[in-house]
Amino acid sequence: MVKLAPSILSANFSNLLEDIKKVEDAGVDLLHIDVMDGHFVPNITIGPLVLNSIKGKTKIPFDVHLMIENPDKYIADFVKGGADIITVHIEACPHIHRTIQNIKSYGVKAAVALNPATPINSLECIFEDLDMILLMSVNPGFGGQKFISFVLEKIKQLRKIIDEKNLNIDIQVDGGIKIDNAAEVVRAGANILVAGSAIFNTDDIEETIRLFREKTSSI
Ligand SMILES: O=C(CO)[C@@H](O)[C@H](O)COP(=O)(O)O
Repeated sequence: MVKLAPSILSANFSNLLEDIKKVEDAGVDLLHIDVMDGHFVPNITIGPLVLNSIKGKTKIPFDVHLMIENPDKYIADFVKGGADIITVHIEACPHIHRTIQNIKSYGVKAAVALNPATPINSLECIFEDLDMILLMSVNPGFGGQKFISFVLEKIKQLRKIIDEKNLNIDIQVDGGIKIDNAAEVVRAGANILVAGSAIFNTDDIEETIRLFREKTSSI
């Protein structure tokens, strides 16, 4: 079963809980929370304060994507804010093995994200430690960008490795995912789709989520 993770980056921040309620009522699996620091990526977005303000007000698990430098410094704060999954970028972590162990020490799921141009083999030594791998299909920093098509090959490559090694690792894909390309991304091997603008910038969020399910359920 493919999981859907709406990215609140494209939600209405003047009424965030209302948008969260809409995706919760539509039955999504994860709430994708994009944390950006203005250093690792050019944009500045959400911090632990925002997580604290929505914690306990939704039952959707928090999938926290840290696009920040020095993530180790803030992991405890995001755990306190209710994170269920914490993803760090391999490009931002000189000691990625230590960072993963740090995340796991709090009893939350650990994931690593790769930018589009970062090869899969950079994960070779840490596969066994991961609950999820996030393949970025845009260069991180902003919602509403176009899907980078060469990432499809990376998804296939990663799916093959995971299946051959018989590992229990989710493949999440994030950036430019729309109703029209969702099936192709799932066929390539992804089992968690992140979508921001495709979900929140529509008039009927429930119908959009139903269409995502329809396109991906029979694959
Ligand atoms: O992490 C990011 C961007 O850096 C994503 O989560 C975007 O927020 C996805 O937005 P869309 O491409 O779906 O609009």
